[in-house]
Amino acid sequence: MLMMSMARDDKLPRSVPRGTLGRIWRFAGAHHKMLYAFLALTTVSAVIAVGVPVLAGQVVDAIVHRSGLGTVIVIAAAIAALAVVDSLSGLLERWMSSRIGEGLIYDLRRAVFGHVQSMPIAFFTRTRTGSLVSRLNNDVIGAQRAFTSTLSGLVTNVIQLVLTVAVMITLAWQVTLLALVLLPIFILPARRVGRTIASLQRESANLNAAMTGQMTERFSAGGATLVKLFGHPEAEAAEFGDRADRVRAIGVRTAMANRVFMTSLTLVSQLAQAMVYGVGGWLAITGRIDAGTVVSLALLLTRLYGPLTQLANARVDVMSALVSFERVFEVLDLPPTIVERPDPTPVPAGQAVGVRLRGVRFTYPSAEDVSLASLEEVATLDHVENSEVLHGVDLEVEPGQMLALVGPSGAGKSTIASLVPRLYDVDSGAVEVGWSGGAGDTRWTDVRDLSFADLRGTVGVVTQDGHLFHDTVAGNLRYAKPGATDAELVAALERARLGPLLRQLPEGLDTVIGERGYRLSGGERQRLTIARLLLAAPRVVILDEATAHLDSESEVAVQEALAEALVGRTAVVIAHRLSTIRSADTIAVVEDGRVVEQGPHGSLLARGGRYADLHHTQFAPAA
Ligand SMILES: Nc1ncnc2c1ncn2[C@@H]1O[C@H](COP(=O)(O)OP(=O)(O)OP(=O)(O)O)[C@@H](O)[C@H]1O
Repeated sequence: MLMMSMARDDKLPRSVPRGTLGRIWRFAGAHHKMLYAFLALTTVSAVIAVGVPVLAGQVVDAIVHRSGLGTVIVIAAAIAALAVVDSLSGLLERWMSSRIGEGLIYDLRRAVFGHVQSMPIAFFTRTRTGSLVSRLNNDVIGAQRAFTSTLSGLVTNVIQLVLTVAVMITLAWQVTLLALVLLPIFILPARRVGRTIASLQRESANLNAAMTGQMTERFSAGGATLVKLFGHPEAEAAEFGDRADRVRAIGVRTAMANRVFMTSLTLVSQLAQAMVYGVGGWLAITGRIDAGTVVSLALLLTRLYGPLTQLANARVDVMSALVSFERVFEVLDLPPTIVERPDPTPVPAGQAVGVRLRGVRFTYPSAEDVSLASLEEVATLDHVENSEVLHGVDLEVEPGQMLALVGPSGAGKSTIASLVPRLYDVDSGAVEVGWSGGAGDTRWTDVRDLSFADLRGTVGVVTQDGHLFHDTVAGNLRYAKPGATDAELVAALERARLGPLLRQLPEGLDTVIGERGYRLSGGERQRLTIARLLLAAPRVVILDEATAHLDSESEVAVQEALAEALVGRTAVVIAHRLSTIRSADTIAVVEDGRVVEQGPHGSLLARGGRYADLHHTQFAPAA
C-alpha cells in the first residue's frame, strides 16, 4: 500500500487528480506537432551537450600523445561548430516553447472566459469576482509555465542525463559508479522540499486571490461607501494585513527552501567532482585510463549533476503547474446548468408575444449545484438545500397586455420575473412565450426551447438598479443594439426623457459614464437603462418598478420613460404604484410563492379579498 502510494507520488502531488496529465495533453491538442518538433530539437541539444566534453577529452589525449596540430584543430573546429548549432537550436527551442506556452495561455483564457460567461446567474451571485479574475490571470499563467520552462527543462534534462550516464559508463565505469553513489542525496530531499513548496504556493495563490477579492469588493464605489458608512476600516485593514503578512512569510519560506536545497545540491556536485579528479587521476597515473578520459569525465559530471539539480526543481514546477491546471479545470468542469438546446424553435419576427407560467415550481439552486468552495472563499460549500420558493404558479399575459405582480416582500415576485428571461430554470411546470399560430390560436413554446439569441431579442428586462458598464453613453446603449446609428441612439434617449441631459453632457454620446466617469443620478441611470431597452425593442418587457428612491421630478421623468417603453409591448411589471396597477390589464397577487388572486383591478377590488386588503393598506394611502 505504502509502495503504491509512493509510486503514485512520484508522478503527482497528493491532491492532483490522476487524470490531469492526460487531460492537459488533450487540451494541448492543437500544439502537438510543435511539441514533437520541439522534443526533436531538444534531443539534438542534449547530444551536443554530451558531445563537447568527449571532444574536449580527445583534445587532451591528442596533446598528451602528441598526435599533431591538425587533429587538435579539427577537434577544436568541431567543438566550435557544435557551439554554433547549439546556440541556433537553443533559439529555435525557445521560440517553439514560447509559441506553445503562449498558445496555451490563449486557449485556456478563452476557454475559461467563455465558460464563465455561460454560467447561470446563480453562479455569479455566489462567486467572488476577485477569485474568478485570479483564476483567469494567475492560474492560467501558472499552467502555461508547465509548457515553457518545465516541459523543456524536463525533457532536455532527462535525455541529457541518460546520455551522460551512458557515455560516462563507456569511458570508465568504476569512476561513474562512485560518482553515482552520491545520487540518493539528491533525490530524497528533492521530494520533501518539492511537496512543501507546492503546498506553500497553493496557500499563497489562495491568499492572493482572497486579497484581490477583498480589494475589488471594497474599492468599488458601492463597497467603499458601505465601508465608510458601516464598516470597521481598522478591522478590514487588519484582515488584509494578516493575509499580506502570511504571503510575506510564505515568500520567505519558499525562497529559503529553494536556496538551501540548491546549495546542498551544488555542494554534493562539487564533492563528486573532487572524487572524479582523485579516483580518475589515480587510474590515469597507474595507466588504466587516459588523461583525456579524466577531463571528459569531470566535464560530463557537471552535465550530470546540472540536469539532476534542475530536474529536482522541475518536479516542483511540474507540481505547481499541475495545481494551476487543476484550478483552471475545476472552473471549466462546472456544469453550465442553463443551456441552449441544439435545435431551438425560432420565434417568428414581427408578431406580438404573450407570456404564461404553467404550474411553475422553483427552488433556488444550492451552492453545491452552481459553485466552487474555492471561488466563494469558504472551506466547504454550505450543504443547505434551499426551500421551494414558488409552489405551482399559473399566470398568463396576452400579447400586448400588461400583468402587474403585487404582494408582500419576499413573496416571489422577482423570482417569477427572473424565470422569463431564463436567469433560472424552473424545477417543474413551464414558462412559455406564445405567438399567433394562425386560425386565432396561440402557439405556446417553452422558453427552454428558444435559442438564447431569440430569447434575449424577445424578452427585455429593466431592473431597479440597471447596471451600466464603464463606457461611453453610446457604448452602453450599443450594447443592446451593436449596429445602431447615432440618430437612433439620440432618438432612444429622447424617448427615455434624457434629451436635456444629453445636451448637457460634456462630450454628448461620447461621455464616459460609470464608476470613474460622469456621474448619473439614480433616475438618470434608470432612464438610460430604459433607453437601452427601447433600442433593443424586445416584444416582452419585464419591469421592476421601484422608484421610491427618486425625487418627484425624476420620478415623473422615469414614469414617462417607462410608459414609453411599455407601449405596444407585453409587460410583466412588479408594480409598486397605484397608477401602474390600475392601468394593468391583469393583476396577480403573489403570496408565499403562490398566486392567490388574479384579475383586473375593478373586479379584484369588488371581490374584497387579498387584493382589496393590499390596496387599502399599501397602495391607496400613497395614491
Ligand atoms: N438568490 C437567491 N437564493 C436563494 N434564495 C433566494 C434568492 N433570491 C431570493 N430568494 C428567496 O426567495 C424568496 C422570494 O424572493 P423574491 O425576491 O422573489 O421576493 P419578492 O416578492 O420579489 O420580494 P421584494 O418585493 O422584496 O423584492 C425569498 O424568500 C428570498 O429569500
